[in-house]
Order: sequence, then C-alpha cells, then structure tokens
Amino acid sequence: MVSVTLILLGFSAVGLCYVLWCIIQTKMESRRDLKIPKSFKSSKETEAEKAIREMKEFCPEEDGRTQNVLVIYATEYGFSKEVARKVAEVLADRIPDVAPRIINAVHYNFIDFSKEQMCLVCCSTTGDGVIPTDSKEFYDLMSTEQDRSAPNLKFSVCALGDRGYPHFCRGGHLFHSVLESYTGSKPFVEMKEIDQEDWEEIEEWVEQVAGQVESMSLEEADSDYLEEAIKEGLHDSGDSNYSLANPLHAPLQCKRPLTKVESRDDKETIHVEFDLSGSGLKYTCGDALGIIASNCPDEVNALIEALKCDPQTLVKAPGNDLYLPFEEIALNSLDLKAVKPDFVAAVLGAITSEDDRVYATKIFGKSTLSGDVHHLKANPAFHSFASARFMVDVLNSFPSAKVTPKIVVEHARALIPRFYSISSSPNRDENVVSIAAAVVRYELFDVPRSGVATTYLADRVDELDLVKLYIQKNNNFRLPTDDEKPIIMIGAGTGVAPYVAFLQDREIRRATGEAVLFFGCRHEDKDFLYKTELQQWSDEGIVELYTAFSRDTEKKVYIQHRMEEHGDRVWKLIDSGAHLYVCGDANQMAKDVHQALRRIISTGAAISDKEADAYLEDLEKKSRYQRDVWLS
Ligand SMILES: Cc1cc2nc3c(=O)[nH]c(=O)nc-3n(C[C@H](O)[C@H](O)[C@H](O)COP(=O)(O)O)c2cc1C
Repeated sequence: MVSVTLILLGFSAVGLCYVLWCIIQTKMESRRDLKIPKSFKSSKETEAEKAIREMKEFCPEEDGRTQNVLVIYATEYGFSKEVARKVAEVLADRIPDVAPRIINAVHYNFIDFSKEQMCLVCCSTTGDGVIPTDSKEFYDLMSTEQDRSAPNLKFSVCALGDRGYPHFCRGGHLFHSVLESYTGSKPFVEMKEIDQEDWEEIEEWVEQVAGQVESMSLEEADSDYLEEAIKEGLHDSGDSNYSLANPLHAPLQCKRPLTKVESRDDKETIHVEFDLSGSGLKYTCGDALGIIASNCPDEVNALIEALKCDPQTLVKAPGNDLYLPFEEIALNSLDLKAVKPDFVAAVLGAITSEDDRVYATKIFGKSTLSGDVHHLKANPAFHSFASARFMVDVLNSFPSAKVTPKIVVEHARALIPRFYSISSSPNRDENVVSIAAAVVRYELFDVPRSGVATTYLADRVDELDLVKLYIQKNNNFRLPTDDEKPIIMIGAGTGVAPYVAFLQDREIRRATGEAVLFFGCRHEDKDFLYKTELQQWSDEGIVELYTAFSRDTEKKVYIQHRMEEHGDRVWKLIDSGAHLYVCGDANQMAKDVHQALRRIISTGAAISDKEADAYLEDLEKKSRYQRDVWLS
C-alpha cells in the first residue's frame, strides 16, 4: 500500500499510474476466457459423492500423504467453508506429508475422533448468537457424549462473526469449550475471532496453524475410514438435496397483502405461497424458508453508474473460478448494502482529487487515507459512516476514487438468503409452503431504499415466476408430540407466522390440548396479520386469542401487558405442562415477554425471581420454552 508521505508528495503521479493500472486491469478482466470451475457439480452427483469430492479437494490420493488433518466447517451462509478451504489449501501446499480433509459439520456422524490426530474447526455464529443451524446437532452430540472423547486430538478453532452483534463469535466459543473438554487439553493454536470476514486476520490464523503443523510430526493414520463411512451412510433423502448451493426453483403460486397501507408509517406485509408439487421438498411446522433473492436492478445500475464501468466487464465470481459479467455478479451475488472496512479502505486509497482527500480527512482523520483497514476499523467515525451507507453511497461520497468492478467484488459481502418462518402446515397441503414477509422500504440520502428479498417478493416476482428456495430446519421450535399438551404461543407482527402453521396442523390433527395465542401489532384494522383465519379459529374454539394493538389506544399496550393481565390463566397452563413459544423481535419483544413470564411464574408458584429464572431455564432444557427470535 502506498504510504501517506508518498500520497502527499507525489499524489498526481501515483494517481495517474493508478488510473492506467485500473484501465489495464479492467481490460485484462474482460479479455479473460470463461473458465469452468474445478469443482463443477454434475447434476447426477449423489450427496455422498459430493461430500467425498469436497473432502478430498486438497488431498489427492496419488500424493501418498499420510498425516491427516480434519478441517470441519460449520456454516450458515458459506463463508466458513471458504476459510476451511483456505487453511486446507495452505497446509496441502506447504507440507508434503499432510492430507487435509474438509468436512461439513452436518456430516458429523461419520467422524470418528479416535481415528483423527488433528481437527481444525471453522465456525460462524448466526441468529442471536447461536451455532449455524445444521451444525447444532454436532455440537449437542459433542457436548453430551463424553464417552466419545479423544484425548490425543489436537485442535484449533477459527470463529467467524461480526462485532456488531451482542454475542460476538459465540458459535466458535461454544465449539472451543466443547473441544477443550472433549480432548482435556488446550488448543495447539489459540482460537482466533474474526470480525466481518477479515482475511488478514484469517491468514494470521492460517499461518500460525501451518507453522505449528510444519514443526509437528503427526502419526500415520487410517485415511480411508471417513470416505468409507460417507459412502455407506450418506444416502440421498430427496428433500435434503435442496440447500443454499442447490435450491429448489419453485413457482410462486399466490401473493396477497396481509396489511392495509394508507401512509408511509403503515406496515406492509405480504403472504406468499409457493407450489412444491413434484419437488419432494419436505418441511415441518416451525421450519423457516430460505429465499435466495436478487438485488434490485435500479440499485445495480446506480452502482455501475458510480463506478463509470462497463457492466459487461468480466470479473472472477466470488466463491468459484468463473469469470462473469460484473452486472450479473452485482445482481445475484453481492450484498450491496453492507459496507466493509476493507471496501472503504480501498476507496480511500483510490481517491485522486484534492477535494475528496479533504472530505475524507474531515470524516476519518488524516491517517486513514493510507487505506489501512485496521486503523479504519478502530476509528469510530468509520462505523457511523459505514452503518448509514450502502456501497454506492461510499463511491458517490468520493467521486474521484478510481475503483474497478474487481475491487467491488473482492470487498463486498456475499448476498445471503433471507429466512422467513413458514406459515403453512404440510399436513394441510404438502404441495404448498407459505410465508409472511414484512416489506422493507425507506429513504436514505433522499433516495428510496429497499430490503433485498422482501421487495424481490413484493415487486420483482409474480405468479408462476420461479423463486429459488430451500428449507432451514428448526428443531428447536416444534409442537409437542403429545396433542393433549396445552400450548401458549406469543408473537408480534410476522412472529405470528409459525403459529398459523401450528394451528392449521393442530386443527387437522384434532389436537385436544388447549391452544392460547398472544398476538400483538400496531392497529387492529391495518396490520392484524391473518385476522380472518385467527378469528375463525377463535370462534371455533381452536385457539384462545388475546390481542394487543399498541397504537389503537392512548396508552401503548403490548403482548406482555396482556399476558400479565391474564397471568393466572398463563400460570395454570404452564403448571399443567404447557409448552411456551415466543417468536419475533429479539431485542425488545422477547426480552419483555421473558420478564413478564418470570413475574407470572414467581407470582403463580409463589417463588423468588431467582427461582423463577431457574424454573424458566428448566423449561428451556425440557424444550417447553422455545424461542424463534431475530435481531431487526
Ligand atoms: C442473521 C445473522 C445473524 C448473525 N448473528 C451473529 C452473532 O450473533 N454473533 C456474531 O458474532 N456474528 C453474527 N453474524 C455474523 C456471521 O457470523 C458472519 O457474517 C460470518 O462470517 C458468517 O459465516 P458463514 O457464512 O460461514 O455462516 C450474523 C450474521 C447474520 C447474517
């Protein structure tokens, strides 16, 4: 990186060189041939073949490598897999005897730790500080089955996360402590916490691991058992074939508004149904639907305009070796709303005008112009700047910066799927899956902005259009298997969606246990989602409905108030074995509801607040207090 002194002394010369470099770079990109990625997946490939291909990518058999390193990744959106591939690649390149095998934590049941010498775990955190969905069972197994312990196993964890979340890297921490008790030892390389896909930090961990492995001599090991176990044990199960990497293309069957929108303050929520006929996709009430949306073309065009680039410029697509037109990558693969520090650093480093330099100095201070990412990350001004801007706003803030499409692609976050609680029961119609999506629209710097997937569903796809989707299992949000058990469902806004599925399901199964729903929204006549269905179920005695409309009365009334008003009833149900469900906003609603439950239990059972906490913890352990909450 060019130093500050150089920038100040000879900026115009450097700027000119940079412009020329950018032009050459862009032209080279557009001349490159299209490449088929090494890991091209044939449509006939079975699950087992895919897992084995992935596992052996960096340990070809003919190399005769004998020292095994197992690289396990636990991922929600795929980044941890990239980190796993990186560490495996470096180990394989650097150390001739080492055979790094990569495995998704989903396939945990094939791993026999007594046959492994070393494992490297790359694990992200999702939701409100939880382990990636598909890896939860692996973690649960490791933390409960002490008899499968492996005292000779060496391990290290790379924890991927984001400091913006309250539970930074919690998933990695959980795996780290379970590995400590599993092995009875400390990691051979300290756990590394990674904030926002910081490759510099990741490379530091990779270097430390590679350095240590180089100086160690691992015993020769049985390298075949895992492949054999996968071949024997991993069978295609139809629905499990649909995933982020291999989604179902399902026709949108119907779309209807669930709210009345009369002013800009009113909530806009839509019900969307997809046709699953013939797909074999299976789901259970409580699961979420992952929607893989594309960006709004207007936003992509604005970015192209800010870059002053040819939209057809070929750029290496993230996560594989394909070269694709920039416009296509920006539309389908980049999160254009997330501003990473390395992107801002790259833009600042590419400024070519005095005006922009002065403006940047005013915002970030002089030293940040060097383009040093760590400096920028430690600067509070960066965080307030980045959190209020999209990538295009950063470019428009410094119009003289010569930024190429390649720089944008390399410094953008991946566009991740959005998850919506499913509002239908497969027992009612296995060929249909539906969701309720709250449409996100707002203004920033006088420009209308929108949420990616919700406006994709509301504005850019219509009936019969194909939408890419898959199921995200949620085994921690399930109806009791015993239909006689009472249930208490608590949710606000779109948090009611899984309860619509629950009630459909219980209606069909003629469940006899009582069902109580506390539902909250702003206005009864505007955003009472699924009002007709809920009122009908209430009239038919299928649900006992309590509502809180926060903006219909002078004094705001929320669901926790309604719960406390009916505290006796709630306590009686809990005391008789009811299962409790909370769905919706993690920040406010779930916390307030938790406090209300605590008070209800302490009054009902005549115990102290501390004892009520223990009571709730116990309910949680017994899966009688389940939460599906998200940070908005
Ligand atoms: C919905 C969502 C929730 C997240 N929750 C957390 C969190 O609680 N703590 C944290 O440190 N990072 C959190 N992250 C950040 C991710 O862990 C981080 O982006 C990571 O690089 C993703 O890796 P993956 O693609 O392997 O899942 C969250 C990200 C998303 C999109």
